[in-house]
Amino acid sequence: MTIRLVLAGCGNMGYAMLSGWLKSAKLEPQAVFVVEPNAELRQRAEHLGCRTAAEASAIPANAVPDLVVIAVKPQVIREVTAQYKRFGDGRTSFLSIAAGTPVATFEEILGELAPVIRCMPNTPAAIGKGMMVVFSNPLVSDDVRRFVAELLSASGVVTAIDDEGLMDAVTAVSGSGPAYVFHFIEALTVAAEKAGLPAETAKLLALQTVFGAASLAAEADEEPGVLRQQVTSPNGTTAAALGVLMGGDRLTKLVTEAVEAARLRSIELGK
Ligand SMILES: NC(=O)C1=CN([C@@H]2O[C@H](COP(=O)(O)OP(=O)(O)OC[C@H]3O[C@@H](n4cnc5c(N)ncnc54)[C@H](OP(=O)(O)O)[C@@H]3O)[C@@H](O)[C@H]2O)C=CC1
Ligand SMILES: O=C(O)[C@@H]1CCC=N1
Repeated sequence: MTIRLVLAGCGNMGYAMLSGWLKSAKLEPQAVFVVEPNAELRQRAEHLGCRTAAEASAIPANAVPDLVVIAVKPQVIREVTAQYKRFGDGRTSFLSIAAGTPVATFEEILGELAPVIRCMPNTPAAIGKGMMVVFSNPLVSDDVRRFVAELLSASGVVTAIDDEGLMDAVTAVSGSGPAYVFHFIEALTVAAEKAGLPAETAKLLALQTVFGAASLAAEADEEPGVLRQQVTSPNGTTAAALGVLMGGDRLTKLVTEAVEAARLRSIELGK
């Protein structure tokens, strides 16, 4: 079968996206060629039905994929992208999910004909609940834009931006964001245990509370601030807790500081 998509790097994020695409049947597994040096990670892709290899040189010489997805660490992006230069004649489009790395880096390595899309996904993509933000260079055709949007929509919500400069902020908010939420679940679990709940109950309550609140915020017509007020009885228990979290804008300031640290790191990774 023709190779439609090459995935370079099948680690945490590459695998999360690949599994979403195959689950949604947007792609046939046999049409995907995965390049991944780690044998265990290669095996995961093989179990999904994909063809795999440890090196890009193993991709059949006559292959002209529609899309090469670059899903390796920003630190090796130049070296890895250079291995796909032979697909830079304009027939194949490139999709990078690397934090920080600008489209110009790919244009410089692949040449002036390469259509390049930069995408910032997040790990909930593995269960179709991801947030994917895309930016494309002018060489990406409408057909490829549609194909990529359709593919990515299998992983969750897709939105496009036309100012690449915002990608570092996007990375800091939705790319890294799941980790902030996972950490909040961890913190609420610790607090629940400190308050006397057994470990299993503490974990259940923390997880279901975050899940329920996020689902309600997504489905309700009210803004999150209104939903918060609906929980907060005058002089009640929630008001006591929010006094700690919101006093002096404590949590907002902390989260803003964290997002700024991630944004600055994204800029650094792109250099
Ligand atoms: N994790 C996340 O939540 C998100 C990650 N990203 C971006 O996704 C990219 C990948 O991140 P992540 O999945 O977390 O990283 P991982 O390290 O989990 O995955 C990258 C994989 O690429 C492999 N690799 C190294 N060299 C090559 C090569 N020459 N060809 C093919 N594969 C290679 C690595 O193998 P080995 O380890 O043996 O080197 C590794 O298995 C990064 O650029 C990151 O910025 C974007 C959004 C969210
Ligand atoms: O931590 C990182 O650098 C990557 C990018 C966004 C999420 N994970």
